[in-house]
Amino acid sequence: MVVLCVPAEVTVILLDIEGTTTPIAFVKDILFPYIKENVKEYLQTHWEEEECQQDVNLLRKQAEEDSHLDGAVPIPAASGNGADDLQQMIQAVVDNVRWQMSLDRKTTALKQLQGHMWRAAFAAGRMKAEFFEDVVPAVRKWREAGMKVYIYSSGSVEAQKLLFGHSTEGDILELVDGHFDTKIGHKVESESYRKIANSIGCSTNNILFLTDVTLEASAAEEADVHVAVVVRPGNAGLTDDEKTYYSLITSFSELYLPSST
Ligand SMILES: CSCCC(=O)C(=O)COP(=O)(O)O
Ligand SMILES: [Mg+2]
Repeated sequence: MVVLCVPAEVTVILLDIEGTTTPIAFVKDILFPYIKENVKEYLQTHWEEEECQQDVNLLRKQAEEDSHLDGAVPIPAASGNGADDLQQMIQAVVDNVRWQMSLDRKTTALKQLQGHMWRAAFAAGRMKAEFFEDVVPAVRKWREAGMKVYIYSSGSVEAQKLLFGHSTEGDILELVDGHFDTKIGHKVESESYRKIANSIGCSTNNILFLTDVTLEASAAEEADVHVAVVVRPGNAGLTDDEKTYYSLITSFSELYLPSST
């Protein structure tokens, strides 16, 4: 088995979710279709609620920022004029969400609404989050060895907690010391990793970030974070240069902590 030795200065392991802890297929075939199929009904049911209105306002702001993009779907300002206007507004939000999802966009606005929509599905037991089988044993071992384990995903913190709280392995939320999402910054920006280190109270070189996306690995590395690229079934392929440049692992069990036995 290939072994990747974790540098002695690393005290924090920062994990991506999709393509790293969790199969991309679970996200693409279960989580995302649930949103596409249920977004209209969800908006109609929850429209009057404050949380839903906050989600719509955030989506509207994002739509304004996106107005220069090809195919962007605007969301009109609320006029408060009648049922037809309301249905038009809901349809605009639905079209905007579907347009963003067709591009797999990682905007905070989209991710916030998705997290709120998944809440009911997880709570009702309609969905259980999938984790690769090596994830839970490895995380337990790292924690026993004194490592802190944090999550950094484009999925909202609320969505992350739903996944860890309702997994096929049971409630594994207690295995995580903390969560970060795009509110701290985007995963392809190195400043995000500096802010994460600052928030945890460590130096960037105390962190090892595991991700499937080389653009994220590159941004983290620029901030002096240690990185390893995770190769999982169903992940996007890597170029030969990427395969040569990055440390690669196919399972968390390939990480060797000098402090553990
Ligand atoms: C954790 S929520 C579900 C996945 C999701 O919406 C997402 O965008 C995952 O992105 P990641 O940064 O974990 O690759
Ligand atoms: Mg990922």
